[in-house]
Amino acid sequence: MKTNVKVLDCTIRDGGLVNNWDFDVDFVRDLYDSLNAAGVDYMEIGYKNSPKLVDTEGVGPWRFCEDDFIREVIPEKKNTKLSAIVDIGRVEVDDILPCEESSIDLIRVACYLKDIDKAIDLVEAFNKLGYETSINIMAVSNSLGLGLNEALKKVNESPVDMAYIVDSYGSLYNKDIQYLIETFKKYAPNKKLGIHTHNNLQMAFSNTIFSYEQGVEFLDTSIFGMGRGAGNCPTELILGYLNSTKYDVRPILRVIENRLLPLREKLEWGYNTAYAITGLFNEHPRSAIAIRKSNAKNNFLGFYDKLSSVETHEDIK
Ligand SMILES: C[C@H](O)CC(=O)C(=O)O
Repeated sequence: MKTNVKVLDCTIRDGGLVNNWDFDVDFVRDLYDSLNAAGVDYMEIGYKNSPKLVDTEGVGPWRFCEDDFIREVIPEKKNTKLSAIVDIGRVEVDDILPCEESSIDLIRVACYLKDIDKAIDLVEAFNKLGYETSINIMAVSNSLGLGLNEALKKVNESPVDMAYIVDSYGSLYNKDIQYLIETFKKYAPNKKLGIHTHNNLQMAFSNTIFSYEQGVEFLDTSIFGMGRGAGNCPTELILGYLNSTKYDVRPILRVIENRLLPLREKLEWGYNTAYAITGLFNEHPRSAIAIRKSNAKNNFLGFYDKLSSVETHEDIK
């Protein structure tokens, strides 16, 4: 195994997009203890958005990750570090405590390419507060070309620690990942790279291990693949692939049995033809998620035809 690799489990954060972050405290504690026992490097415990800037109705506490609350949930941090993500325009920098007063070690800034300057401003603020930082360029499959190169040059000049390739739509193949890694390495050579994949085309695991083999150091995963739509690269598969004494898959298998399987009986995530269709069209999975919640949940051909027709496409986006 390459010694610099880090596994970052984002079950609570990306899985929260499936259940509105409605995980109980025991569930999250058990996940933390299991990830720690498995040797996983980071657990992403949620979003650190401001309740003043997002709708709080029916949304669990992992959407906000308030410091006092996180300290109550995990009073004793072990080896596994904690991360939280923020969205542009949904975080109040003045509410973020200095890192030494918080349980969070890493703040990741999620942004679309157009907001790269705002992301860098946030990173500068969090860096001054003592956090590790990353910039996660979402929907990168829609952002190839000169704009990406220019953005990466700015990222390279910024104090950010990691630059992440984020396949939000799950529409990338190994050859696309190869191109992106080369581009990120060319224009942001000073930064560590990370990869976050979705499984719409059944490529999440393949693209993650491909990235690892190409020198990407931060690998995002989630237990049992729990994440929005088709879900993410399963933590258990990556630990198996890395096959190192540093990691132990057994605690993850236990938590799948005890925690994830009961949840999967109530909620849907993971590969499904509807998500494959948005992946094929390189689109956000929201229309597929809506279809899966409707009476037409298995009308895949109708959904495909709608997405491929100019007349009907816009109304379901
Ligand atoms: C920045 C995050 O990785 C957001 C996310 O999960 C996405 O797929 O986009």
